[in-house]
Amino acid sequence: MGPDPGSASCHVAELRQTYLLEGASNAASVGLDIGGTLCKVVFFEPDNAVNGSIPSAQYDREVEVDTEGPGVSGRRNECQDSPEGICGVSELRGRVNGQRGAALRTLVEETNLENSRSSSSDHSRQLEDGNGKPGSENVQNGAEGHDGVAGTSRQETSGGNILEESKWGSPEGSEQPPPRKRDGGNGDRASEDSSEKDRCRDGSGGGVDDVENLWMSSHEPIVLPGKGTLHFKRFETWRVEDFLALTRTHSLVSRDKVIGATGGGAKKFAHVFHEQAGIQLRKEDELKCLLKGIDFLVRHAEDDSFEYEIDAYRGGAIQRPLHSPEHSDDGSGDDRRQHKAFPSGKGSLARGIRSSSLTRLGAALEGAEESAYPYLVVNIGSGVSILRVDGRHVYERVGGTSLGGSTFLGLVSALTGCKTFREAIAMAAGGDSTNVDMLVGDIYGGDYTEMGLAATVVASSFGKLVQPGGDGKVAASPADLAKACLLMVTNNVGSLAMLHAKAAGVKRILFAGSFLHGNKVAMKLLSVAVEFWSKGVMKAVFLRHEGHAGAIGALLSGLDEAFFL
Ligand SMILES: Nc1ncnc2c1ncn2[C@@H]1O[C@H](COP(=O)(O)OP(=O)(O)OP(=O)(O)O)[C@@H](O)[C@H]1O
Ligand SMILES: CC(C)(CO)[C@@H](O)C(=O)NCCC(=O)O
Repeated sequence: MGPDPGSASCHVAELRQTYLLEGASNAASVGLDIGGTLCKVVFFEPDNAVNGSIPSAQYDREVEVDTEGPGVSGRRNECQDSPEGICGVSELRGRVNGQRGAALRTLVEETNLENSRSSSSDHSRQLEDGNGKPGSENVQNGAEGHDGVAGTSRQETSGGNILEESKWGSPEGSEQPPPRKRDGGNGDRASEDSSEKDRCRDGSGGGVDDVENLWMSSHEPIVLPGKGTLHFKRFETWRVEDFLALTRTHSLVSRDKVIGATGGGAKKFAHVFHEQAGIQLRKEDELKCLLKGIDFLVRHAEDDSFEYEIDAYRGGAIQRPLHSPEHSDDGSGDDRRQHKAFPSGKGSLARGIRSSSLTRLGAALEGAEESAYPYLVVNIGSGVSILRVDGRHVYERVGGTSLGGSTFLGLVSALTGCKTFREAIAMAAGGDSTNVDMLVGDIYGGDYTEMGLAATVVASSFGKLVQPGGDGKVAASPADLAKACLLMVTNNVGSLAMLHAKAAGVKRILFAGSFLHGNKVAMKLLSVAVEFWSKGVMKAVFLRHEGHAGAIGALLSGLDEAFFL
């Protein structure tokens, strides 16, 4: 039974139900990215004017549901679904010019805001109860607008293994993502996380009770003017049958519908979708979809990609590598000059974060000398895939590592007993990894000057847990352990990213994947590491919809791309 009509609780329940089904009940198209840990869902809700008239991609009508995606490792993929073949820069410019007129804007719908406001405070309480960590709220509210390490101004290091960012320079709460067209960017992040706590019940009985806790997040919708809205959801992959129950209960997907799906789960669960919900999955390769989604976000959602303005935070704490000039002059002078345009020192992150150079290059492709390509994509999901991207449809998986997001979450869970990713991130933000990690200073008693390794460089992750000759007692709290896990995984990814970036000769590294969700510590570490090791030549770029690019790509794969131009 639902709440009494007219009561305040009824109003809230209606809002929550709207939120639960937001974008789904009117969805004309669905894209799924069924990963090892999380299933990302994108619903496309067309505007009334175009409802029912979304053109499908040709192969959507000739779907082969058992089509294998192209292999990933070590293969070069050249415009497999592109009539143009390998995309030259001039071809790219022509297409981009045509697309810029359809620049998208984003907004937060009232229901999202409503839920985020009420539920984020719920979760704040939960975290405080659970951890007693002041500052948890800062972190759990996500990457945008909250540091989570405010007040801890430990040193950065000169090595690739950044110990901790220091003096990011902004007053608490002043850090903001790139300028947004509408208020509510932070509400979006809050709502993502808050929905883990703020579960939705519709009280109408049936299958919804089984799936009331399904959605974990709702990223900010992306509005395509005159076309419709993309809505974003996530759930844990192990709950795929609950998702199917939801689709059945609310007829979200008609039984004969074929929907675009990617990620390993598109293969693994294909029969489950078919048997339990009559849904056929049109399987698409996960890396192809990832790049398709990134390409879409970078080109169309102007403020979805962003980078940190490192100069604003350097504060002299980072030591340059040996023999490196203070400012490199290798032809990347433009980037450096742009840095100078930003305030240094204690500037707010509103000024410290800016829209990404990829987006700016996309916007400036007409007549621009410089192409956005090549760039590197480092997708930090359960594991990590690293791709060199040379064009819209030209890419190669150049590497990867099994030390990824699930390594972090698994280790922190095992070491501290924490239950959720958000809790793990919040713990880590409040920890002191120097109680766990062995530093160069622990070994040398100071800097290893000859090799340019500062005393604060992590010499050995978790190295202090072994203290030969000691009493075996290590003064490491759960938060310290969580922080050491976060640094270990992030620094390792950063180190690999830099090696591949140098080998590939790229200037930009785009980091994606849900590991970065609300994970400001990791994003800052990666930004500093990229800046430091490249002597300022390379930039780390991030996405607001950090984990949803693959699902966007899966959705777009079933539609005529011209519809979105
Ligand atoms: N609410 C959450 N629950 C669990 N993990 C989360 C959550 N939010 C962020 N994460 C992080 O995101 C990671 C999963 O990222 P992502 O969804 O991009 O990968 P995936 O698609 O599941 O994995 P893969 O691509 O390797 O198959 C987790 O390992 C964890 O570190
Ligand atoms: C297996 C995938 C591609 C699944 O998304 C991903 O988890 C990954 O890239 N893992 C790392 C595998 C490696 O060691 O290269």
